[in-house]
Amino acid sequence: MTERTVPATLADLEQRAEAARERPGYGQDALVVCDRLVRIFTAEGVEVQALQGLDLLIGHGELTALVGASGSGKSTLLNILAGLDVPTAGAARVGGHDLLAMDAASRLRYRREVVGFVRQETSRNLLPYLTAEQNVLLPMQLAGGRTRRRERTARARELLDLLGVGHCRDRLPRHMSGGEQQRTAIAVALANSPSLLLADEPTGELDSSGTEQVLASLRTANEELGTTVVVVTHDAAVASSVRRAIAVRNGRAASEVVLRSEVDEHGAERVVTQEYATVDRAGRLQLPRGFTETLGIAERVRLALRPDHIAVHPDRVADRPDRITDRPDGSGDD
Ligand SMILES: Nc1ncnc2c1ncn2[C@@H]1O[C@H](COP(=O)(O)OP(=O)(O)OP(=O)(O)O)[C@@H](O)[C@H]1O
Repeated sequence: MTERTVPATLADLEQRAEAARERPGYGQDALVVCDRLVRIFTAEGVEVQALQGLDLLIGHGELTALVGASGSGKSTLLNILAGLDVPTAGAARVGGHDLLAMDAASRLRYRREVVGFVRQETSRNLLPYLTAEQNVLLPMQLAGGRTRRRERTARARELLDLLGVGHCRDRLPRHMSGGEQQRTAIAVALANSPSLLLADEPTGELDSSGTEQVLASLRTANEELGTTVVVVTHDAAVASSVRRAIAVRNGRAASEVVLRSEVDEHGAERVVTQEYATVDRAGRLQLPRGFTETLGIAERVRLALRPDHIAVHPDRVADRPDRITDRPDGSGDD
């Protein structure tokens, strides 16, 4: 690699990042737009910053998992997207609905018509004294509208069949397995054809076969009904089976893993995993913990801008005369 004069300094790059941040139209094609989202909770005089300027775009028709350590802010984000909680600052939009600006009536309509929500606790998703079919009918009845009773019943049955729980139609929740209850809960969440289906640890109380079934139902909702799905999960089986898994760390979207299909030279299709670190709108990048731990990176790193990449060096390397990694020609950078 030959040395090249790189005109941009870090100050230049910061300026460019600032300009990009102010560019109009951020996420204009996305279904979910979170822009520097902040949520601060105050409990007994102590402030907890659950979301610390989170940027996130989710396109129409995606099936995305949110993963991350306990307390990283996943449920806080999901509750905001569900219209159950309001951010402290920043912007959040779903399908053009501004989640900070809605009044009580439009918030209720949003929760009934634009999003569907499935909780971890099977017992909180369904009314125990209604059958599966009655549970699915309820949100349609609450939304009102002109749909006739016969059509509503047909839709409820169609959804239960599609999600593989048609046989539970006349059963009360206590006569269903955990997996059947969660699949019925997904049918309830889909009853009013929401654009966005949110599921917070939907497999948390299930065994592996229940998990498989719920995962299959989320995929069906995504692929056959075209619903955009966001699922919070601790379950590696769930996270590794979706196309896009976003890691939330300290209240920010830190990195993501994307699965995509590739066709090799023999025409065979294979799934390739690619890991990305998220660069937020202010140009901030969180390095994956595994990387920083491996290289013993603690407080700061040394950066070098190269023609087609940025080299990030552990600070201590600069002090070691026996390991010169930042050669003028950039050959020691990677
Ligand atoms: N209502 C609240 N009042 C005070 N603090 C809260 C409240 N809700 C969440 N928090 C705090 O905000 C932070 C993020 O919580 P959140 O539930 O979003 O994390 P999470 O990633 O979903 O965790 P888990 O995987 O354990 O559910 C935590 O420190 C939590 O204690």
